Amino acid sequence: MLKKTAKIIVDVPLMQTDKPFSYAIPSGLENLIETGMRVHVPFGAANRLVQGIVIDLSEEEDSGLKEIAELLDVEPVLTAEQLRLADEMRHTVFSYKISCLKAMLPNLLNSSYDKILTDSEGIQRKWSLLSESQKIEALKEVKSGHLKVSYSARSKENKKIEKYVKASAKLADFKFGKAAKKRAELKSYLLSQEEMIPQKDLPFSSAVIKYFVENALVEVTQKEVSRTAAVFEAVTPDKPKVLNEEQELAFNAIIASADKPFLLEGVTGSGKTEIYLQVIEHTLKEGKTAIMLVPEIALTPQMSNRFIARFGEKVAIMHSGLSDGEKYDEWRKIKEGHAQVVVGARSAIFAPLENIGVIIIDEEHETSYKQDSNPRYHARDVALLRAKYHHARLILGSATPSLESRARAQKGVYHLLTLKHRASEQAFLPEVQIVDMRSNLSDQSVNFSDILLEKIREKVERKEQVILMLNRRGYSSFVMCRDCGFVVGCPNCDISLTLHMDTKTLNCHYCGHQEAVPQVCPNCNGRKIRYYGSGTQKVQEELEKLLPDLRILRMDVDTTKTKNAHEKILSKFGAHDADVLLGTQMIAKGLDFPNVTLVGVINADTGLNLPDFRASERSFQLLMQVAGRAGRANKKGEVIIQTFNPGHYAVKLVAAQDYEAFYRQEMYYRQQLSYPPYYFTVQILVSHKDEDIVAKKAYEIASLVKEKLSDKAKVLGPTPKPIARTHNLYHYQILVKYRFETQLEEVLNQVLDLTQKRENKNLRVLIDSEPQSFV
Ligand SMILES: Nc1ncnc2c1ncn2[C@@H]1O[C@H](COP(=O)(O)OP(=O)(O)OP(=O)(O)O)[C@@H](O)[C@H]1O
Ligand SMILES: [Zn+2]
Ligand SMILES: [Zn+2]
Repeated sequence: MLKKTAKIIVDVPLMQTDKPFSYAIPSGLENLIETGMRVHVPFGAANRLVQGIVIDLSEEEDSGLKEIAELLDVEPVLTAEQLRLADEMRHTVFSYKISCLKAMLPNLLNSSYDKILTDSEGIQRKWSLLSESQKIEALKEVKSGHLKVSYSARSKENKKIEKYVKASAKLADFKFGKAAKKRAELKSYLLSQEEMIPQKDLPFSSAVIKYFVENALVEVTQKEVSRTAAVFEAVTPDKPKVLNEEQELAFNAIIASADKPFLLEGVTGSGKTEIYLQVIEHTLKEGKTAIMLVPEIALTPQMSNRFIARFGEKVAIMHSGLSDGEKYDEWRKIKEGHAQVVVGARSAIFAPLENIGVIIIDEEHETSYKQDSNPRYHARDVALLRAKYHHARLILGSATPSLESRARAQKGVYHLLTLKHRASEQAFLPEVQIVDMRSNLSDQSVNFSDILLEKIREKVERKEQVILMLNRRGYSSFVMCRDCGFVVGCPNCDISLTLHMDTKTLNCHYCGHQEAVPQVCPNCNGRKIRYYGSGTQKVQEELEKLLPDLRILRMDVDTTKTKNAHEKILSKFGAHDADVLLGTQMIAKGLDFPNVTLVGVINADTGLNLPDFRASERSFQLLMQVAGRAGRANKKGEVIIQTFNPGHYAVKLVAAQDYEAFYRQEMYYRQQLSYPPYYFTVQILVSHKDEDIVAKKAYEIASLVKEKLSDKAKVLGPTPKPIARTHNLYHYQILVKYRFETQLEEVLNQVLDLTQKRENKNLRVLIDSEPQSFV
């Protein structure tokens, strides 16, 4: 007898489960179950209940199939396009399909939160407390619109509650003593108000308000306020700017075709964002939707506000700062069609939009677009797949495109559009000066050259503002003994511990190990333990001594820990409450402050010599970005770069503000050394707690790969990783460089599968296609 069945990908990350399993659909659910819904199914010999996703429905001969235990959704949480996307991603992302599918869902749906059903009278029932037959009834009612579903994780602590007050009936006749002037004032204030007002907006001290509350002179109501609503209200609407000639050319080219992706290479401040805004507007007019990706770190309120100012309530914002509940709310808003423009960081590429007309990736060269945990996808690759499916335009924008993208544009795979000038008529690219720190050791300072100090003074006198960047890439403050040279290291990882001044501890950035700063050297018992490295805090202290009247705002991991701290610092700086914004790389991107006329880079060198073939590219990009913060409006901008490597081509070409020259030079090196974009790369990382085992397995894997690939492919390694041990595991890496290899996907899947052999139980294998970091 034929029975209705569902094909399900179960949440058990194994090679055998990378393809779907068939389950019988229990009677009653036949007409309710759809592809893209989540279910619970019994799995394995013990019939453990696991979550799964329905990817197909069919009819099969019933040969004792297991039955679906429970339907978890009342409507599909994944679209057909998303299911297909996971299949396509799987060719270059070597983690199991279920992890790709889960990456497309808000966290809330990947965990076991309870559902709440609300009927038209507001009566609520918990899903988990219903019987099977009640659940089926409930599902039908949801379908017909009589019941609404929500998730209980949006519990009180996730909601923002605000107190509102209003004069109580008692207040009018209440008499205050003569001395209580403020209380009398509050009384007349409250009596003059017709509406409830937020308690926090009352222009009175909390002591006065407390008295009113305790004596029931006010009625207090608690209201839930939507956090995002507050963001939206605070933004003043804005109209499109008249595009300049270069912008107009680029805009028209984009509008004219959607046949291949665009690379928009525009110098800093050239008005790329304005083009994005107008392309999105055009797309909305066509009745289509848009995804706008920006790097997490650049997703400042300044950036999101530009989109909200143009498109208002049509915008959904997705970034990591939101709670699971808030993320779910934004996802819901998109899914229900209330938002047509999604602005977000990497994972927003999976936004459940339909009818996508344009996908834009700003600062496309940013490494944060590649996820560095499973599934290791690159948002750019996912964007290509989604754009193709929707016949949508894809725009990659940057002042300093990745070599990969720029090379594709060279070959005609992408359309190349360039903006060579700054957008506003009075704005010009800044003048960059390089200071050789080897010969410029000032007698008054370790971190500042005389010329930088002089420039800071000059700008501040003119009431202009300064951005100072301390490059901390590949750099950490560590603790060393001056007598014996001992550096305190992590007991689990081969790496020195990083000093955290705020907690006065030494922390491991890999495994999280934390210990107190030692008073005496653990090695020689000497007392000359010294801190090395100049953190932003030390630089701030030094600058305060050198220029005592300076108002400095500091932005680094320590000052931006709390929610919205980032936002507060930037709005203070924008309001000219400070002369100097001193920070780490996090200040390099996206900021647009017209009054900033000087950018100083305190140390250009730290990232330059990392053992990574992209070290020069990354340094060049970062320095160009930060230089681009100066002189964006009608005041001339200057940049001072302090370096110990003044002759390095990346530094010199920043001074010349010449991306194209850098591209040519760097391409030459890449070709010489057979690196991307001339070759593709895949990294295989093997880890085990026993060093002998990991070495042996890594050699086995390398020879398996060599055997399957042509002799044109280059298999480098295995070698121990630069940081050979973390979390008490030893790591070996293999790098495959190749151009065309038909067997590659298959052999890599075979390697992925190795961990399932019983003998390899404690072996960890990670496969990273186009790895973005080698240190
Ligand atoms: N057509 C225009 N007319 C006048 N001003 C403009 C125009 N286009 C953009 N601007 C202004 O020029 C400044 C720089 O523009 P925008 O931020 O869009 O550049 P960008 O290329 O995205 O910058 P970056 O990549 O450096 O962050 C902004 O203050 C913007 O408002
Ligand atoms: Zn010592
Ligand atoms: Zn550690």
